[in-house]
Amino acid sequence: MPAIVETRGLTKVYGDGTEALKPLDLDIEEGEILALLGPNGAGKTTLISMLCGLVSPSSGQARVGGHDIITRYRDARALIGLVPQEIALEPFQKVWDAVRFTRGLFGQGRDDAHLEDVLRKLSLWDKRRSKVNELSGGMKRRVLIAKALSHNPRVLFLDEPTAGVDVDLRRDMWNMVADLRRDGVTIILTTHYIEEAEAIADRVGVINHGELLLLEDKQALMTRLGRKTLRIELRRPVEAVPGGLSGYDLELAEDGRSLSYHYDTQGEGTGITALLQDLSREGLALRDIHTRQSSLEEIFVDLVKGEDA
Ligand SMILES: Nc1ncnc2c1ncn2[C@@H]1O[C@H](COP(=O)(O)OP(=O)(O)OP(=O)(O)O)[C@@H](O)[C@H]1O
Repeated sequence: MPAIVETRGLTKVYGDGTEALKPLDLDIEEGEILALLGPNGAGKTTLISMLCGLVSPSSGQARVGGHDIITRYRDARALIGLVPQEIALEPFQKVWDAVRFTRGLFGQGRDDAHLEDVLRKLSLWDKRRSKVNELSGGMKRRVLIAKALSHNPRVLFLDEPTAGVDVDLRRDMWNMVADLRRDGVTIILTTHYIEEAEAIADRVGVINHGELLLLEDKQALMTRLGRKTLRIELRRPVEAVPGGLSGYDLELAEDGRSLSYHYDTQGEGTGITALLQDLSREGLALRDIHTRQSSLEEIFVDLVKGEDA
């Protein structure tokens, strides 16, 4: 099946010369949840804005549901829901009218039952007759989500959906994402919260300086997360890893006072028992041992730092 979102050599250079997106080839499969991680200014919003038709690409192509985002703009856009980072709403419009109007904009017929369902799921039903400017910031954000879902999109973009939102909204949002996924909706979210990507994404992409540095199945990343490091502090420094320990993946610290052993927690055996026995056989006395687990956050920071170096 062709990808629901496809980009080929898609780029964006803003008028002031900022290269916000370098040539990007990306396939997003129907029904998947893709989390895009990246520091501020990495180019995430630019990518989403191009796919939603809000920013024009400098070169390359993109299709949503097989429709070119430029030549078949309306068809592409009709499949998309966007929850933007910035709150942009008509202040004097009532919640119900705002949501119904958005549905109409996409040329969809009236479906009050669907809108009621969306508003109820977002705990907005009781506020349907309130004007937008009477709502709290969190409620306004809920209205943005309701608007994005008003026309039953097949692809939903969430641009930092949980930045600065309270626990209730975050919970409602993830329940909603779970429901949408059951209905086969494709979800692309940008986030700074790496745990969030860890919790809900099928795939994780990392963007920095307008470049996609990594795009990987979350399960594969979790396997990488399974890597742990055992740090062994020695009573007396050594100059080199003793020959009898050459069969282990050991790293000696520069000062010779500690050894680091990397192992896979998801593998058959960790090899730790044998290592400790062999250390003692080699006459190395231990001062202390610690273990630490690499996290998605570290993988992310390493990638981004490596790029900046
Ligand atoms: N309209 C614009 N004109 C010029 N430069 C822009 C414009 N919009 C964004 N940029 C620049 O393009 C780069 C990418 O910005 P973008 O907003 O896409 O990043 P982002 O990853 O979404 O960041 P954040 O997490 O802060 O939202 C940045 O250097 C930004 O300053």
